[in-house]
Amino acid sequence: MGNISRFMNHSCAPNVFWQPVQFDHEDDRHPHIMFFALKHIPPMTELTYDYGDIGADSSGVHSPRAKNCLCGSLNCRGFFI
Ligand SMILES: C[S@@+](CC[C@H](N)C(=O)[O-])C[C@H]1O[C@@H](n2cnc3c(N)ncnc32)[C@H](O)[C@@H]1O
Repeated sequence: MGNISRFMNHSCAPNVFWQPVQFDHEDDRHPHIMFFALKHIPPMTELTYDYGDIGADSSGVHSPRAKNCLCGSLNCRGFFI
């Protein structure tokens, strides 16, 4: 089950981003999710994308769905959804 994105980890400094794209049919209710490079990606580099923000409420409490981020980037937010 799933598609190739199930193998892609989150990073707070990702090298790809996703975008809905209408492709090969006219039904805009069902776009394809396509991944695009944010920069040059050398061979054998892990592809990562930003899963989304931490989902904190106004008092800064994180969503119970938030997970600790281990991406290791300099600007790591510490959490992802
Ligand atoms: C879609 S899977 C990604 C592939 C998964 N790591 C694997 O080996 O199959 C998403 C899960 O990977 C883990 N994960 C992905 N990115 C992570 C990150 N930056 N820090 C910690 N765990 C991460 C989390 O457990 C998350 O729920």
